[in-house]
Amino acid sequence: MIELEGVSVVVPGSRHGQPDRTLLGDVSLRLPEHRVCVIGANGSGKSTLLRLLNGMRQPTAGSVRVNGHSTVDEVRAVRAQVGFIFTDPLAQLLMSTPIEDVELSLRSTVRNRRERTRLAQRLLDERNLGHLAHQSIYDLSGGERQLVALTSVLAVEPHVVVADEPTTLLDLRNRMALRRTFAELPQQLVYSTHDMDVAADAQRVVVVDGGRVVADGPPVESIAFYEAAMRVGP
Ligand SMILES: Nc1ncnc2c1ncn2[C@@H]1O[C@H](COP(=O)(O)OP(=O)(O)OP(=O)(O)O)[C@@H](O)[C@H]1O
Repeated sequence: MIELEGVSVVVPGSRHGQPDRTLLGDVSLRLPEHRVCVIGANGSGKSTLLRLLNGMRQPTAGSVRVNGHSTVDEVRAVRAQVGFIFTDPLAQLLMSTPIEDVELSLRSTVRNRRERTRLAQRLLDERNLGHLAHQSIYDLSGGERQLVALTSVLAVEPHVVVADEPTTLLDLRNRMALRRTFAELPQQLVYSTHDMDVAADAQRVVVVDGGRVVADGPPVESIAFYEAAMRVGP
């Protein structure tokens, strides 16, 4: 269960007279659902909201709890529970090849090195990435990198998966594959997207605008609200 209570995120203004900037204002959410999606226009605060969930961003006011753990006081416990998938996989791939990256993820759970390599290869094979295991991360396509990042995050079986616009770089086939993977995940999943088909896969869709929650409910209703708000002109 994820709980945000009276959460604001304010960035201080510059010394040159720029005022403080409120990225999120007074957000309260209890999220027990298995699949929660956050939608909103560019710059509305989706990434800021998601980054609160693993303590990457700290609230200026209010509290964020993940399965009872505070992201302020127990950030290590929270990070151990929450796997975060970035829009840009290069932000999270730490090693030079896919197999090394997945092995790195497995380091704390699989002590034996050979066993670790075998498991890493199997996990990559399961996502049809096995043939790329030893290729340089920089020689992979954006979509392939995204799937490697996903494999590394899921390898440690986090309790909660948070994904920030995970389908942006994926072609149709890989987007379908990711949606299937997400549908089958046993963990709670919180994700953002600009793709309304992907948003509709959730049980609950939260709409943010200007750092505030402006709609929150079943996908059909939230998406209709958002599409109406986005409609420009007569
Ligand atoms: N450290 C910061 N200092 C000042 N402004 C910031 C900072 N981080 C984010 N912002 C601003 O906060 C707003 C919300 O950013 P955020 O990344 O949460 O938006 P988003 O909804 O994820 O957008 P997108 O759909 O474009 O990815 C943006 O206008 C962004 O420029």
